[in-house]
Amino acid sequence: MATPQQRTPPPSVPLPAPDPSVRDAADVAADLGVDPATGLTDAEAARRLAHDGPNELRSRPPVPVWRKVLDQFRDPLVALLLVAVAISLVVWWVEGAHGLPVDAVVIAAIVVLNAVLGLVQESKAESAVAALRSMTEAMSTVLRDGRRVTVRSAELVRGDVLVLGEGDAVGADARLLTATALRVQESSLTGESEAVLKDAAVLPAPAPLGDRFDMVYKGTAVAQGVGRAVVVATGMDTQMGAIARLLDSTEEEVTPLQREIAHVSKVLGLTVIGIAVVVMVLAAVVNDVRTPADLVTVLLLGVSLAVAAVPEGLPAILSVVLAVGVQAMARRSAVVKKLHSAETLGSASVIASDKTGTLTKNEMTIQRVVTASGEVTLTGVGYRPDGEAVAGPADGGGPLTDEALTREAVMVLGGGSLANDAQLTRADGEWTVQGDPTEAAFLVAAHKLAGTVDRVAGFERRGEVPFTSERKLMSALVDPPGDGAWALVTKGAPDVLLPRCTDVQVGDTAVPLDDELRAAALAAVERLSGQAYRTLGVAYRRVPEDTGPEGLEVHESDLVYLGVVGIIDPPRPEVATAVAEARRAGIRIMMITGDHPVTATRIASDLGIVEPDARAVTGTELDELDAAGLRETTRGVSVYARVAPQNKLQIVDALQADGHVVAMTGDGVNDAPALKTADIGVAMGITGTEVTKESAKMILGDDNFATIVAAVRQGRIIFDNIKKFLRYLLSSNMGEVCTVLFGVVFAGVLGLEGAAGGEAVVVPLLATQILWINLVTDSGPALAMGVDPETDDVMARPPRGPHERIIDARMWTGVLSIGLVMGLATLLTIDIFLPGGLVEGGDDLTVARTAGFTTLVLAQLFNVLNSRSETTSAFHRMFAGRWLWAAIGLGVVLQVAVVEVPFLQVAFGTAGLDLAHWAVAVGMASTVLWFDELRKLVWRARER
Ligand SMILES: Nc1ncnc2c1ncn2[C@@H]1O[C@H](COP(=O)(O)OP(=O)(O)OP(=O)(O)O)[C@@H](O)[C@H]1O
Repeated sequence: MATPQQRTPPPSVPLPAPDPSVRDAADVAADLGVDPATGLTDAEAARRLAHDGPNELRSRPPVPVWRKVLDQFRDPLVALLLVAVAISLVVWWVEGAHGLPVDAVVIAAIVVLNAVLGLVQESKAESAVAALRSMTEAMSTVLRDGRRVTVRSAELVRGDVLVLGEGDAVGADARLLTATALRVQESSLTGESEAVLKDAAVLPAPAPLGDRFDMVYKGTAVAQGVGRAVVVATGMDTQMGAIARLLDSTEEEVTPLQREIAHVSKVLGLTVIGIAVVVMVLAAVVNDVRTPADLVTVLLLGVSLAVAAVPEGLPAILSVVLAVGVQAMARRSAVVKKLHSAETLGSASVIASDKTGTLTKNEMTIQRVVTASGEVTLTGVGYRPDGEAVAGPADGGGPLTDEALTREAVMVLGGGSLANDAQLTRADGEWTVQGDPTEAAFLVAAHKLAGTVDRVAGFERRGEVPFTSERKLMSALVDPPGDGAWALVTKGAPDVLLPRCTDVQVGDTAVPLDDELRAAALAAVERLSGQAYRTLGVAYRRVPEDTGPEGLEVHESDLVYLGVVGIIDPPRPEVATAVAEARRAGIRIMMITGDHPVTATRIASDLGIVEPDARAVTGTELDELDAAGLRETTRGVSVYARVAPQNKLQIVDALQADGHVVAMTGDGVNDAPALKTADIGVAMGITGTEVTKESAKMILGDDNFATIVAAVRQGRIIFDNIKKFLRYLLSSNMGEVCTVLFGVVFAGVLGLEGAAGGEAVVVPLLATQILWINLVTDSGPALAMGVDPETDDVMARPPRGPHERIIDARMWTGVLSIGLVMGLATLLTIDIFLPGGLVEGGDDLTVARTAGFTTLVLAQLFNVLNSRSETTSAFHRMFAGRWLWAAIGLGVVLQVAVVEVPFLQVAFGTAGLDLAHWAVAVGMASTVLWFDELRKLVWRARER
């Protein structure tokens, strides 16, 4: 254990008196009213949960609804609008309060409607995030009613008996009842980086947090060993709770994209307010404003312009789109924990994947056993122990008659079944396995070779050295039936095991493992690996009967080598396609595995990750490289074998130093640092430990590599969709600004002034109309674009650079040009229908303005089609997005209503249009589409 002075003293919560760390564990359990052997009953646990509340860290109360409502009005532009409404009401009052203050009422209604929409969007995003959170919730194993059950950690209560194992996250503060070689990683709490050894004995005197060896704390993780502990504190009463209270660390996450959008909105807001002021001054001068009522009209126009031209809805729509996209990923088994990772996924340039279980099925079958006397082949696949042992291909095949070979093979498979923690059971004719698939393979194989199961029957396990990915070995101390000497049986990676062997089993005797025999053993391993077999060696030695279970590692030497098995682990069928798709998308795939280099290369080349003659680099080779060497190696090599978890971290660092955005998978406890460092740490949902799931940014529900590639595609689609609605919203807003600005500046030229039939102030569009446009065209289609199906083939282009801006120069050019075309089309339409305009005779100002207003709305709806791609024609897969068409349809219906329904005519200052007006409006509006098609055509031609 580290010395206490190395750490910064953590904030301590007074433990419930009396302090459980200085009391006997049995007494603590008794005080908490629990029997350590059976745990709480379900009913009692439920009662305590209801009383104490969930085991969660929440330092801030939830935001009440009224605050959320008020927040909707906190937007300065909305406030501006409300002030304008108030002024217009005052003027209306001062001037004698004739009739209804139509403008004020309509604008106020629109503001309220906007706030409601904002609230709905926000709650949609929030519930999506909450749904995700529940999918990635931490779990704990506890005893309830005498049974081991897995519960959500949030449901832990005081008195619960925690069952702790390697890789578990400790769910609550608890006093240890038992501990076997238990080491806990407490750095999150104490800053101590080494895992701390724990013990269930009583602490002699009160000690600082980091030295309380008999306690485990919420937020820490089991690095090794097993234990049980009784929960003494949950939720905010835990040590983590104390820290959470201090830090108030429930800050809401803002993604870089959201930050950029917020920034754009702000800049745009300021610019537009500037423009609005200019427009107001101009309108006042041009129209020679005299009365307060005229002044209000101008004021409302300016303010509405400002409000309409700024895409205030943008941040809200963005979070909805991200949340919805992330939910779509989750439906396909890729659970992203933070919205931000959905963005990052789209720019992943390297996917570094484990082999076993992710690229392969993790369904292990032993097919070959090679010993000193020859080779045995086992038939059958999967976990059904149907199959038989025949002489292997190296022996020419045929029935297994060689006695020495049979005896050796029985010892290999028998040894592998003893150094084993898996279980093979049969119920209702169905065979099921539990535990490590590699170990299960031995149990299945033992049934196929006659005599093996009987040979190991009655052996008792006396101790164990567990398997770790660093050691690549596992041993069991066994006591044979009768008085036979005890033995240590070891199995593991042959290249690690063989150097520990001094003898080799031949028939009934052990003979010295001379150079020739050693070379033959190694050659067998190489040969099997070259055939894509996962290889595992088995060895043993006799040990004295009184050997204790502690410190068994020292006996893992001077072993007698029995032989090696070749295990097939078939590649997942969908992986080769996913690899090809990822490569097409400019993403490099790397395999990082604990397996043998030859096996790894063979499987990697079968899956299309590398060429058959590619080189694999081992963990040992990586350890010898400096930073520059590592970067050089990671540039050229895609298969890493016999790696230890720390090698994964080296690889991530080297790739990131080269500017890569790295997605990396992991399942073991020791993978956590690499997963944390990777841009997208990917944890295995089925085989992964709680700790890896906590450090990961994405959890794979099906442990499948193909799911990562699918998630990358989804990430790219989300990003594309965000670009779509940005392009749409910004160009639409630009269209509004151009219309009003040029309409006021060129009022004389357009004939607007001359047409002022009764109106003192002549503006191209009314304030209420501008707000209507904002409402009709903004949210609906923008939201629909957020869930649009893929328009361009997102996997046909290289990954987006991590620093690439979402609104780049090309987007701005598009936005400005389309806005300009939109404005011109609108003003031209007004001009056509004004008296003295292009059409002989002309209509009155209200009709002309209504036609212009309609043109602008329709132009924006046409622009929906443009915005689906920056380069691809709008006619490509035009009808793919049904939500888009629904939004467009709704927009048209609403526009017809606002033009034709009498009471809306009053509210929005419109007049009914005839067919000619509609035809002109549609024609004019469509120029936006033709213009953009032309632009895309030119772009594509240049590109070619
Ligand atoms: N339960 C086990 N007991 C003994 N040795 C094992 C056991 N499991 C695996 N090994 C040996 O250790 C090696 C490394 O295994 P490890 O689990 O670290 O990686 P892996 O599963 O092959 O690959 P990946 O990192 O892609 O999941 C294996 O090739 C095998 O030889």
